[in-house]
Amino acid sequence: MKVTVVGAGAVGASCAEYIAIKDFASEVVLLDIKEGVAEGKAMDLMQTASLNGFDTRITGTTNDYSKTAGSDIAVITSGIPRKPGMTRDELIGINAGIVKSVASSLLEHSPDTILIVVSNPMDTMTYLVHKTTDLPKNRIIGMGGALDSARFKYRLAEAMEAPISDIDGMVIGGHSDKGMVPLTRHATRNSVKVSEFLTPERLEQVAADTKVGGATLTKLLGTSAWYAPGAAVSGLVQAIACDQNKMFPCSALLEGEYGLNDISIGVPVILGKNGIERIVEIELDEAEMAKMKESAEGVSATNGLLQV
Ligand SMILES: NC(=O)c1ccc[n+]([C@@H]2O[C@H](COP(=O)([O-])OP(=O)(O)OC[C@H]3O[C@@H](n4cnc5c(N)ncnc54)[C@H](O)[C@@H]3O)[C@@H](O)[C@H]2O)c1
Ligand SMILES: O=C(O)C[C@H](O)C(=O)O
Repeated sequence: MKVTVVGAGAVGASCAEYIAIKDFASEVVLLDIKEGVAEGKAMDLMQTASLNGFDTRITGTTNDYSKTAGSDIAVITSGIPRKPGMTRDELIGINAGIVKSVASSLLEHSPDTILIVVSNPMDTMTYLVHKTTDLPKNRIIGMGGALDSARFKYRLAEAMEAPISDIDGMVIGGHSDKGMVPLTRHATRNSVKVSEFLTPERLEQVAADTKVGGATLTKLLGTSAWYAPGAAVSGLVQAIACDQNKMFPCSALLEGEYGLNDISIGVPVILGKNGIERIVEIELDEAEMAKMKESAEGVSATNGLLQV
């Protein structure tokens, strides 16, 4: 199993590290345009192999796509991150050009690969890859909901003073401060609805904190987060590489599901060896459906800024 990660920055390197530590891939190739950076990070990570007990071979390359040939899965993290006070949408001008050319170079050398898009604004970057490649829709996956759901579970556990392993919950919708739809009504602590433990006001606060999870970290760090994003990507890569049939909310191209068309947005999907094995349509109540519709309108407006 060969995995390429384009962009050896904060998220790319973290993602490569988690993939290696989980030890399910034979090879991870890191690629970056900055001379020597991918090679350096790959070497540094390889020097953790005997310490962390993995056999995955990590190599780095400066923009040489021939080294990525035959990748089963390729992750796109190349592009600029936001700074405090910015929205993810503001990154579109620079990142659209990068994502489009990276996807095309990857496919030239790995025509059968499954692409995972991470660069922001992620739903729109995922849509861009759908529009500019001829890959079937199951092979283009946007990562956002897995991260947002991890943050939702963190906030729920914090509010309940419970261990995170007790919590289950999911965030769908667009990966943006306003567009996320935390499914509070469906969240549970060991199968018991979280509303049994928390007041409606506290649950609203949890949802609000979840939605600005990325912005909160960006303010603290001066740039956006990387540990949880890297871990979330590694979860998707593992589900595909190991044909796990695991369910994650991912940005997927919709054709009528949830009443939406011609948009890539976060919905629950089953991930296996073919990428998106299927989209899961869960029953949403009127309020949840209205939030999803509003979220989709936001993503569509950003998609409208693309020149494709
Ligand atoms: N979808 C998500 O949940 C999520 C989570 C975190 C970050 N992000 C996004 O991921 C992207 C990367 O974030 P980061 O913190 O790793 O940024 P970073 O600046 O640390 O790393 C980005 C890397 O991309 C490289 N790069 C730029 N253009 C390239 C090209 N054409 N080819 C190859 N490499 C190129 C840069 O040299 C840099 O090393 C940002 O757009 C950020 O907003 C998304
Ligand atoms: O917040 C960001 O800009 C990066 C990423 O989308 C995140 O949610 O951490």
